[in-house]
Amino acid sequence: MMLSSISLKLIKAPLKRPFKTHLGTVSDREVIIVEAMDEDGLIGYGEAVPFTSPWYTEETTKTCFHMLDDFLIPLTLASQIRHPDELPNLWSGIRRNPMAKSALEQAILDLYAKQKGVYLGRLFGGERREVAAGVVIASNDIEDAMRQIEDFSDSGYQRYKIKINPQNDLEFLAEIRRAYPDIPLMADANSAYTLDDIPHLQKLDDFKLMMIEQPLGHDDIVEHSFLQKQLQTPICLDESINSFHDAKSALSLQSCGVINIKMAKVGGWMEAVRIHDLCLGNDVPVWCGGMIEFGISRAHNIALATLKGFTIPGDISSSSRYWDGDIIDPEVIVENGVIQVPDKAGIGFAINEKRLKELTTYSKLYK
Ligand SMILES: O=C(O)CCC(=O)c1ccccc1C(=O)O
Repeated sequence: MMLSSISLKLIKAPLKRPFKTHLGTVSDREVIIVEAMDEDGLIGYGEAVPFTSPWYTEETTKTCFHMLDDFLIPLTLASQIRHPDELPNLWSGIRRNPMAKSALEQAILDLYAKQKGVYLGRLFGGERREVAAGVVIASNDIEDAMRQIEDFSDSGYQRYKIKINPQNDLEFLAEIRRAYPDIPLMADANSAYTLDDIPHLQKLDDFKLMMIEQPLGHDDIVEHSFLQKQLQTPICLDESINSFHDAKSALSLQSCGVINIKMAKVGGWMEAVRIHDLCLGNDVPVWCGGMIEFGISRAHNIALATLKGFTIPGDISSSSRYWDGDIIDPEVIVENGVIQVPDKAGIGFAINEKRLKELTTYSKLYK
């Protein structure tokens, strides 16, 4: 048997500065750390990254805890799995709840990679030795946003993503382009527009954006197809892509030119890799999305971004972007716009046990 016990730890920390979008503000972050142990004392780590309320996806910290505690962990410990490939089938009777599944799958895959002595990205064919880093500016104040771009440019980030809405978009983008005519810039709307805004959205074509992310409904694929035909700027889908099936529908309808793959939102590594492979086969570039996460989730994202199709810098920033003290050792560092990919087994980063303990508010062990 590859698993002997599993533990859950609730951890909480304030962000260095609030993360603001038109949907709401995140000031504190609470996530669930999943630890999967084997009989030799090896530990694999995963991180469940929903928010405390369902503003971005339907899951919350409490629903994830409930799903792990009452369903996913008991089922997994009872089944004596021999290989992580068995997980999707084992969990097929539990509908949706992708973030809960992703965290447990991450922990088991990290453990498996450690048992094999191989870096997690390599298990899935990832070959990159460094991954390109991008950063997100989420502020409702243009001066503050400009200051952030200035500060982050010291690390050489290769892509800047600015949160927009119909009220601030033209002003924000014009101001940024005045100061930085050539930086790789994209805009994320988090569903702030409707099809009635087509003439307004067409004005954004003037700003030479790499892409506009999720302009329309969070669960829409069809209207984005209609909009894409009216815009020069490629659309990137995020919220709409919750599974391989969604990605297939979006590609068939030509609803986007780019996909943001968020491992947590699609239910874990295996579904993320299926989406990656589909996009690679269709020449649709992908990048790795972020969830304002701690270092364990970040380490999994770095490993995922080593795969061939991740040709656009993702929302993978340094640990210090959000935290005064991350839970991994070393922390994630961005230098000259890149993150060096570790080559140690599993996620490739050790855990900062002292910091993890300081942030833990509750823990539970399952055998
Ligand atoms: O983790 C990061 O650095 C970026 C996070 C981010 O942009 C985001 C954070 C919360 C909810 C949605 C999104 C998004 O990608 O739209």
